[in-house]
Amino acid sequence: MLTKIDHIGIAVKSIEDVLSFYEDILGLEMEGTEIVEDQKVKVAFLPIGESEIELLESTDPEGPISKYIEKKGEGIQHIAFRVKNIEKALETLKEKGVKLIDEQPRYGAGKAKIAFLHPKSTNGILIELCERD
Ligand SMILES: C[C@@H](C(=O)O)C(=O)SCCNC(=O)CCNC(=O)[C@H](O)C(C)(C)COP(=O)(O)OP(=O)(O)OC[C@H]1O[C@@H](n2cnc3c(N)ncnc32)[C@H](O)[C@@H]1OP(=O)(O)O
Ligand SMILES: [Co+2]
Repeated sequence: MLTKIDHIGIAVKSIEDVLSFYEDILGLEMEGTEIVEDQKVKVAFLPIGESEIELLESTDPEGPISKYIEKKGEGIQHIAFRVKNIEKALETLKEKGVKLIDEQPRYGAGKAKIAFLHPKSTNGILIELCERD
């Protein structure tokens, strides 16, 4: 069902402030940024091998990234697995008793179809499913 790690989502207070660490020190390159209104975030993607690092900066104090940083500080906020058919994956996981945050997919960065699984039913990790072309 899962085909690869699509990206790792990292909550940061400011993309601008951390970018030189990822680019100048780690040697990654930012592909671009995008605002995803639905998730109240600004996203920067840095490809690494077949996956990407997703830097997430909040655009709203009530958004999930603001809340996460408030409670836990900056750091890894979610891991995203690529799936071929997200509707089917959600149905299968629901049947197996996994608590879904999103019963139906939403649109994420790069127009991917995304959906989150609740950390309470995944041993404490926020998991995103992601289908893209
Ligand atoms: C742009 C897009 C893309 O890739 O295209 C993205 O990634 S957008 C990425 C940002 N979007 C999202 O995260 C959307 C999905 N997230 C959500 O719906 C929310 O953030 C929840 C995960 C439901 C958490 O909501 P909220 O903070 O209001 O709930 P809460 O504080 O009561 O948390 C419930 C329990 O989950 C834990 N918890 C909260 N956030 C967590 C996280 N990121 N990883 C692991 N555990 C987490 C809390 O510590 C708490 O556990 P205890 O009860 O033990 O204390
Ligand atoms: Co993500």
